[in-house]
Amino acid sequence: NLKWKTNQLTYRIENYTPDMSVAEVDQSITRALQVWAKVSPLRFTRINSGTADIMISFTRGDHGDNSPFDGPGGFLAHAFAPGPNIGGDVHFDEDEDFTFRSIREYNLFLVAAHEFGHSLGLSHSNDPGALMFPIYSYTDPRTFSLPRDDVNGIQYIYG
Ligand SMILES: CC(C)C[C@H](C(=O)NO)C(=O)N[C@@H](CC(N)=O)C(=O)NCc1cccc(N)c1
Ligand SMILES: [Zn+2]
Repeated sequence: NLKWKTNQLTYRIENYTPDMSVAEVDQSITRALQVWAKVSPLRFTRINSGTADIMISFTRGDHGDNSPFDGPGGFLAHAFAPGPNIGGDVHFDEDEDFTFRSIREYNLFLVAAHEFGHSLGLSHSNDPGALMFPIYSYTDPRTFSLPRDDVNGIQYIYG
């Protein structure tokens, strides 16, 4: 189980999707990180230049990491387990439509929260109610609370 050796992590939003406003992307990302910070000793600080632990970008198709995206549908995003360089980074598939306050697919907050689970060292869960279940399912972000399976997962790694 790969984990971060420090609880103080930095993140950087490298570019933005045209699907939403800058403020909506910023808020979705910040809130998705808070989901995990709330139940762990992990703390996240945003930087706007240089290399962060968690580099966040929107890309499509082949984007140079041997895991090319696949156009609309299918893969929505992927993230790399804790570690140097690409470790922890999150890539969102720009060929998807990301949303903010809508039940339309795919809510960026939910996808980001799932991806950050991977960035922190979690793999997929077979609990269909878990955020780390492999398949996206919509829950209202305003009332979202991290399912028990995911809380157990992150606390198992970071105590
Ligand atoms: C093999 C992986 C690269 C698949 C990829 C994934 O799990 N990324 O973390 C992915 O995009 N899976 C889709 C599967 C799908 N198209 O339904 C997904 O929804 N993952 C993101 C997600 C978002 C929010 C909640 C959950 N449970 C899953
Ligand atoms: Zn996943």
